[in-house]
Amino acid sequence: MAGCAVDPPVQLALADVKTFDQLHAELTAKAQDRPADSGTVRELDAGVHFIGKKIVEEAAEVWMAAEYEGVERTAEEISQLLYHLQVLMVAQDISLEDVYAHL
Ligand SMILES: N=c1c2ncn([C@@H]3O[C@H](COP(=O)(O)OP(=O)(O)OP(=O)(O)O)[C@@H](O)[C@H]3O)c2ncn1[C@@H]1O[C@H](COP(=O)(O)O)[C@@H](O)[C@H]1O
Repeated sequence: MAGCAVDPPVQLALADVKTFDQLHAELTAKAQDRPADSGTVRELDAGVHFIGKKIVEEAAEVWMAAEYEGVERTAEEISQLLYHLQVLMVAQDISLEDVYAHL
């Protein structure tokens, strides 16, 4: 389309993107509503010790991907690490502002 800076498939991809803040809002809502099919609820119920181990595991996978598996796999592992960090934030009632204050 003339005058369109972004191709339609790219626009669709951008529309599907979830930001860090949006994921946090989604996980906070899951913790409150507790849908039966939620992995987040299962992980919250497993407790901080379990979540902490997931964080360490995912951090190691980020490291290994960065060394041996390329940028795409590394980005995917980083997204999983961010997810588990957010689950810990929800478990500990830590807000985005609490974290951003230290960035
Ligand atoms: N972004 C994520 C996300 N990233 C990682 N994970 C979980 O973390 C696991 C890590 O995947 P790995 O490939 O490392 O698998 P693994 O180490 O073999 O994992 P497991 O044996 O522990 O399953 C995945 O299996 C998911 O259970 C996630 N689970 C959920 N989300 C998002 O969180 C939101 C809420 O999800 P639910 O609570 O499940 O509805 C949704 O928007 C999801 O997209």
